Amino acid sequence: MVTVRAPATSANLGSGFDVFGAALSRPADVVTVEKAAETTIEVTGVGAQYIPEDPEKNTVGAVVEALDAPARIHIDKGVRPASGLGSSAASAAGAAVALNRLYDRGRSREELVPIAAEGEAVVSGVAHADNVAPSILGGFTVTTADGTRSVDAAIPLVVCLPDVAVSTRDARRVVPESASMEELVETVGNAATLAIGMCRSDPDLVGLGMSDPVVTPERARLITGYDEVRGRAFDAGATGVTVSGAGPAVIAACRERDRRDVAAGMLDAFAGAGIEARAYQTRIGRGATFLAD
Ligand SMILES: Nc1ncnc2c1ncn2[C@@H]1O[C@H](COP(=O)(O)OP(=O)(O)O)[C@@H](O)[C@H]1O
Ligand SMILES: N[C@@H](CCOP(=O)(O)O)C(=O)O
Repeated sequence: MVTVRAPATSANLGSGFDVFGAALSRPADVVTVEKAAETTIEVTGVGAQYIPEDPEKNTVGAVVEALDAPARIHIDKGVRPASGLGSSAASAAGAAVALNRLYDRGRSREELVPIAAEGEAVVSGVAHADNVAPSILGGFTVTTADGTRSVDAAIPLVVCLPDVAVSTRDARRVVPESASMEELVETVGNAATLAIGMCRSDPDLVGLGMSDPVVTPERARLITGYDEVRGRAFDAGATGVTVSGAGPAVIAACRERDRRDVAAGMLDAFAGAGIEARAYQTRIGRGATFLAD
């Protein structure tokens, strides 16, 4: 039996659509696997009632196929589905790391990234790896067609999750099909600023680089109260605010000393819009870890 804790993640970080990702220190899924002749999946925890246990429909099913590793699988969800916190990815990442160990497949963490990404294709239609990469590798990740590069970074974060669901599949439909040269130049500048900020663990640069003129404005329209939440986070000292993944979670970068106030301001703004929400005071964290094997 192998048990792995795989963290929630925040993809895009504004300027890095389908490229940037960050592992969050909390929350996380816990995936336990045991060898079996046929694959079965049991799901418990947050939002378990909305998650299919059929291996054809659960993200871990595609990972089992890719690693040819049938197993009895238990997923304890700590990451709510349809959250913008890489819920479907956390299970896939945890299963990839756990099954690789259970069956001694010998794949490196980097090699497990595209395998776990197959699970994302099951739920969103695209094998985007910007959530599974940080969940497996930890830190801040940059994923392109050539693979994933990662760096550890010490950045305090607040992730505020409203009590509404936005599916990644639906939120991908509002992504513009094209961008102007002006928007491209602005996005490249912001993305480069954010990447330097991560390398320096500088919350000011990271926050500055989170701005995005193309995708985020469209996604923000799907989140009731977004402008107020963003405004209150900045008032409380956030250095940058954007939609986490495809939403509805909203992520803010800040300094440690401001984190509580940023969380309180964001919660208050969602409440003002009539929406219950939960705030995670978190930070960039490590990738999937073994709890038992
Ligand atoms: N192991 C899993 N964990 C979470 N969601 C899953 C899993 N397997 C399949 N799903 C489905 O994936 C969808 C949530 O994924 P997605 O829309 O990408 O949200 P998130 O941003 O939280 O990853 C839901 O429809 C859920 O039923
Ligand atoms: N790059 C993807 C990321 C989706 O992240 P999720 O946490 O919402 O699943 C996108 O923006 O569609």
